[in-house]
Amino acid sequence: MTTTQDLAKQAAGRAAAQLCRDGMRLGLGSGSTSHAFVRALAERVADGLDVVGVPTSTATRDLALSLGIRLTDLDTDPRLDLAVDGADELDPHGDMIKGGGAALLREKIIARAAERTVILTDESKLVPQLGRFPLPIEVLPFGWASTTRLVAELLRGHGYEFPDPARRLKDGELVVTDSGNHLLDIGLTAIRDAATLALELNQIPGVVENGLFIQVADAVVVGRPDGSSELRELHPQRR
Ligand SMILES: O=C(CO)[C@H](O)[C@H](O)COP(=O)(O)O
Repeated sequence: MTTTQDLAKQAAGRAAAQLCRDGMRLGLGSGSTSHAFVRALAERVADGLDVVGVPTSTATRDLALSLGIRLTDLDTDPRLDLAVDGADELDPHGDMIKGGGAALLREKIIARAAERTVILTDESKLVPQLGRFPLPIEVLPFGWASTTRLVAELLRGHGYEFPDPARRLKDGELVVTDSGNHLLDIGLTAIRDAATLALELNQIPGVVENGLFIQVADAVVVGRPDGSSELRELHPQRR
Protein backbone atom coordinates (compact mmCIF):
# COMPACT_ATOMS: atom_id res chain seq x y z
CA MET A 1 0.00 0.00 0.00
CA THR A 2 1.31 3.46 -0.89
CA THR A 3 1.26 5.76 2.13
CA THR A 4 1.11 9.56 2.14
CA GLN A 5 4.75 9.50 3.22
CA ASP A 6 5.63 7.37 0.17
CA LEU A 7 3.89 9.94 -2.04
CA ALA A 8 5.90 12.74 -0.42
CA LYS A 9 9.14 10.78 -0.92
CA GLN A 10 8.28 10.22 -4.58
CA ALA A 11 7.56 13.94 -5.05
CA ALA A 12 10.97 14.82 -3.56
CA GLY A 13 12.66 12.18 -5.73
CA ARG A 14 11.06 13.52 -8.90
CA ALA A 15 12.04 17.10 -8.04
CA ALA A 16 15.67 16.05 -7.46
CA ALA A 17 15.80 14.19 -10.78
CA GLN A 18 14.92 17.50 -12.45
CA LEU A 19 18.10 19.03 -10.96
CA CYS A 20 20.31 16.61 -12.94
CA ARG A 21 21.97 17.80 -16.15
CA ASP A 22 23.86 16.11 -18.97
CA GLY A 23 27.44 15.24 -18.04
CA MET A 24 26.88 15.31 -14.28
CA ARG A 25 28.64 12.91 -11.94
CA LEU A 26 26.07 12.11 -9.26
CA GLY A 27 26.22 10.69 -5.75
CA LEU A 28 23.29 8.32 -5.32
CA GLY A 29 22.02 8.11 -1.74
CA SER A 30 20.54 5.19 0.17
CA GLY A 31 17.14 4.54 1.70
CA SER A 32 13.62 4.67 0.32
CA THR A 33 13.60 8.41 -0.49
CA SER A 34 16.89 8.18 -2.36
CA HIS A 35 15.58 5.16 -4.19
CA ALA A 36 12.54 7.19 -5.29
CA PHE A 37 15.08 9.65 -6.74
CA VAL A 38 17.03 6.83 -8.45
CA ARG A 39 13.81 5.58 -10.06
CA ALA A 40 12.91 9.09 -11.30
CA LEU A 41 16.49 9.56 -12.53
CA ALA A 42 16.30 6.28 -14.44
CA GLU A 43 13.25 7.58 -16.31
CA ARG A 44 15.24 10.64 -17.38
CA VAL A 45 18.19 8.42 -18.39
CA ALA A 46 15.83 6.31 -20.49
CA ASP A 47 14.80 9.59 -22.18
CA GLY A 48 18.44 10.35 -23.03
CA LEU A 49 19.92 12.12 -19.97
CA ASP A 50 23.66 11.38 -19.88
CA VAL A 51 24.87 11.05 -16.27
CA VAL A 52 27.02 8.70 -14.25
CA GLY A 53 26.43 7.77 -10.60
CA VAL A 54 28.42 6.72 -7.55
CA PRO A 55 26.18 4.66 -5.24
CA THR A 56 26.38 5.01 -1.44
CA SER A 57 25.48 1.36 -0.80
CA THR A 58 25.28 -2.02 -2.46
CA ALA A 59 21.48 -1.73 -2.36
CA THR A 60 21.60 1.52 -4.35
CA ARG A 61 24.22 0.07 -6.69
CA ASP A 62 21.97 -2.92 -7.43
CA LEU A 63 18.91 -0.71 -7.98
CA ALA A 64 20.75 1.75 -10.25
CA LEU A 65 22.25 -1.04 -12.35
CA SER A 66 18.90 -2.80 -12.67
CA LEU A 67 17.40 0.49 -14.00
CA GLY A 68 20.16 1.14 -16.53
CA ILE A 69 22.00 3.99 -14.77
CA ARG A 70 25.73 4.02 -15.57
CA LEU A 71 27.97 3.82 -12.50
CA THR A 72 31.49 4.89 -11.65
CA ASP A 73 33.45 5.10 -8.38
CA LEU A 74 35.29 7.74 -6.39
CA ASP A 75 38.69 6.35 -7.40
CA THR A 76 37.87 7.10 -11.03
CA ASP A 77 35.85 10.26 -10.31
CA PRO A 78 36.95 11.76 -6.99
CA ARG A 79 34.88 14.92 -7.54
CA LEU A 80 31.14 14.74 -8.01
CA ASP A 81 28.83 17.48 -9.24
CA LEU A 82 25.78 16.65 -7.17
CA ALA A 83 24.96 14.19 -4.39
CA VAL A 84 21.32 13.41 -3.64
CA ASP A 85 20.44 11.60 -0.43
CA GLY A 86 17.78 11.22 2.25
CA ALA A 87 17.92 11.83 6.01
CA ASP A 88 16.43 10.50 9.22
CA GLU A 89 16.14 13.91 10.88
CA LEU A 90 16.81 17.45 9.66
CA ASP A 91 16.98 20.54 11.84
CA PRO A 92 16.23 24.13 10.72
CA HIS A 93 19.94 24.65 9.77
CA GLY A 94 19.91 21.57 7.55
CA ASP A 95 22.05 19.58 9.97
CA MET A 96 21.02 15.96 10.04
CA ILE A 97 21.01 12.54 11.60
CA LYS A 98 21.61 9.87 8.99
CA GLY A 99 22.43 6.20 9.04
CA GLY A 100 19.06 4.58 9.66
CA GLY A 101 19.77 2.60 6.51
CA ALA A 102 23.29 1.65 7.67
CA ALA A 103 25.01 3.57 4.88
CA LEU A 104 26.22 6.65 6.76
CA LEU A 105 29.95 6.18 6.13
CA ARG A 106 29.78 6.05 2.35
CA GLU A 107 27.02 8.68 2.37
CA LYS A 108 29.27 11.13 4.23
CA ILE A 109 32.27 10.41 1.99
CA ILE A 110 30.17 10.89 -1.14
CA ALA A 111 28.45 14.03 0.13
CA ARG A 112 31.84 15.58 0.90
CA ALA A 113 33.11 14.62 -2.56
CA ALA A 114 30.24 16.50 -4.17
CA GLU A 115 30.19 20.14 -5.18
CA ARG A 116 26.58 20.28 -4.01
CA THR A 117 24.54 18.00 -1.75
CA VAL A 118 20.77 18.01 -1.92
CA ILE A 119 18.81 16.23 0.79
CA LEU A 120 15.35 14.85 0.17
CA THR A 121 12.81 14.71 2.94
CA ASP A 122 9.17 14.80 3.85
CA GLU A 123 7.72 17.05 6.56
CA SER A 124 7.81 14.28 9.21
CA LYS A 125 11.62 14.40 9.40
CA LEU A 126 11.89 18.15 9.98
CA VAL A 127 12.61 18.67 13.68
CA PRO A 128 13.43 21.72 15.82
CA GLN A 129 16.36 19.86 17.44
CA LEU A 130 18.19 16.65 16.48
CA GLY A 131 18.18 13.63 18.76
CA ARG A 132 14.85 11.93 18.87
CA PHE A 133 16.00 9.55 16.13
CA PRO A 134 18.65 7.29 17.71
CA LEU A 135 22.10 8.45 16.60
CA PRO A 136 23.86 5.76 14.54
CA ILE A 137 27.58 5.37 15.19
CA GLU A 138 29.62 3.06 12.94
CA VAL A 139 32.28 1.15 14.89
CA LEU A 140 34.98 -1.31 13.90
CA PRO A 141 34.20 -4.89 14.90
CA PHE A 142 37.66 -5.08 16.52
CA GLY A 143 37.34 -3.93 20.12
CA TRP A 144 33.71 -2.86 19.69
CA ALA A 145 32.87 -3.38 23.39
CA SER A 146 35.73 -1.17 24.46
CA THR A 147 34.83 1.44 21.82
CA THR A 148 31.23 1.35 23.04
CA ARG A 149 32.38 1.95 26.61
CA LEU A 150 34.36 5.02 25.50
CA VAL A 151 31.39 6.33 23.49
CA ALA A 152 29.12 5.91 26.52
CA GLU A 153 31.70 7.63 28.76
CA LEU A 154 31.90 10.61 26.37
CA LEU A 155 28.14 10.94 26.14
CA ARG A 156 27.57 10.62 29.90
CA GLY A 157 30.32 13.23 30.39
CA HIS A 158 28.21 15.57 28.26
CA GLY A 159 25.22 14.92 30.52
CA TYR A 160 23.26 12.53 28.32
CA GLU A 161 21.35 9.67 29.87
CA PHE A 162 20.56 6.59 27.83
CA PRO A 163 20.46 2.81 28.23
CA ASP A 164 23.71 0.89 27.61
CA PRO A 165 24.37 1.03 23.85
CA ALA A 166 23.88 -2.21 21.95
CA ARG A 167 24.89 -3.03 18.40
CA ARG A 168 22.17 -2.81 15.74
CA LEU A 169 20.33 -6.02 14.92
CA LYS A 170 18.05 -6.77 12.00
CA ASP A 171 15.79 -9.82 12.12
CA GLY A 172 17.82 -10.94 15.15
CA GLU A 173 21.12 -10.78 13.21
CA LEU A 174 23.96 -8.36 13.83
CA VAL A 175 23.98 -5.68 11.12
CA VAL A 176 27.23 -5.51 9.16
CA THR A 177 27.67 -2.37 7.04
CA ASP A 178 28.92 -2.38 3.45
CA SER A 179 32.35 -1.55 4.90
CA GLY A 180 32.24 -4.54 7.29
CA ASN A 181 31.54 -2.58 10.47
CA HIS A 182 28.87 -2.57 13.17
CA LEU A 183 26.45 0.15 14.28
CA LEU A 184 25.47 1.51 17.67
CA ASP A 185 22.15 3.39 17.88
CA ILE A 186 21.97 5.81 20.78
CA GLY A 187 18.77 7.63 21.70
CA LEU A 188 19.85 11.02 23.09
CA THR A 189 16.42 12.71 22.92
CA ALA A 190 17.80 16.22 22.31
CA ILE A 191 21.33 16.83 21.05
CA ARG A 192 23.02 20.02 22.23
CA ASP A 193 25.95 21.32 20.18
CA ALA A 194 25.81 18.59 17.55
CA ALA A 195 28.90 19.96 15.75
CA THR A 196 31.16 19.46 18.78
CA LEU A 197 29.68 16.06 19.53
CA ALA A 198 30.28 14.92 15.95
CA LEU A 199 33.96 15.87 16.19
CA GLU A 200 34.48 14.34 19.62
CA LEU A 201 32.84 11.03 18.71
CA ASN A 202 35.23 10.66 15.78
CA GLN A 203 38.22 11.13 18.12
CA ILE A 204 37.46 7.80 19.81
CA PRO A 205 39.60 4.98 18.39
CA GLY A 206 37.29 2.38 16.89
CA VAL A 207 34.62 4.90 15.90
CA VAL A 208 34.69 4.91 12.11
CA GLU A 209 32.07 7.64 11.60
CA ASN A 210 28.96 9.01 13.25
CA GLY A 211 25.56 9.86 11.83
CA LEU A 212 25.68 13.60 12.58
CA PHE A 213 25.93 15.41 9.22
CA ILE A 214 26.82 18.99 10.08
CA GLN A 215 26.83 21.61 7.31
CA VAL A 216 26.79 18.86 4.72
CA ALA A 217 23.52 19.78 3.02
CA ASP A 218 23.52 22.66 0.53
CA ALA A 219 19.82 22.41 -0.17
CA VAL A 220 16.78 20.47 0.97
CA VAL A 221 13.87 19.29 -1.13
CA VAL A 222 10.73 18.83 0.96
CA GLY A 223 8.25 16.55 -0.81
CA ARG A 224 4.53 16.61 -0.08
CA PRO A 225 1.86 13.91 -0.46
CA ASP A 226 0.00 16.03 -3.05
CA GLY A 227 3.00 15.59 -5.37
CA SER A 228 4.37 19.11 -4.88
CA SER A 229 7.78 19.90 -3.44
CA GLU A 230 9.82 22.86 -2.24
CA LEU A 231 13.55 23.43 -2.77
CA ARG A 232 15.18 25.26 0.15
CA GLU A 233 18.75 26.56 -0.24
CA LEU A 234 21.06 26.45 2.83
CA HIS A 235 24.55 27.72 3.79
CA PRO A 236 25.12 29.82 0.65
CA GLN A 237 28.66 30.77 1.88
CA ARG A 238 29.68 27.29 3.01
CA ARG A 239 32.13 26.19 0.32
O1 LIG B 1 20.74 7.78 6.06
C1 LIG B 1 20.16 6.96 5.39
C2 LIG B 1 20.70 5.61 5.15
O2 LIG B 1 21.89 5.39 5.87
C3 LIG B 1 18.85 7.29 4.79
O3 LIG B 1 19.00 8.43 4.01
C4 LIG B 1 17.86 7.54 5.87
O4 LIG B 1 17.82 6.40 6.70
C5 LIG B 1 16.48 7.85 5.31
O5 LIG B 1 15.90 6.69 4.80
P1 LIG B 1 14.44 6.71 4.15
O6 LIG B 1 14.54 7.57 2.94
O7 LIG B 1 14.15 5.28 3.82
O8 LIG B 1 13.49 7.27 5.16
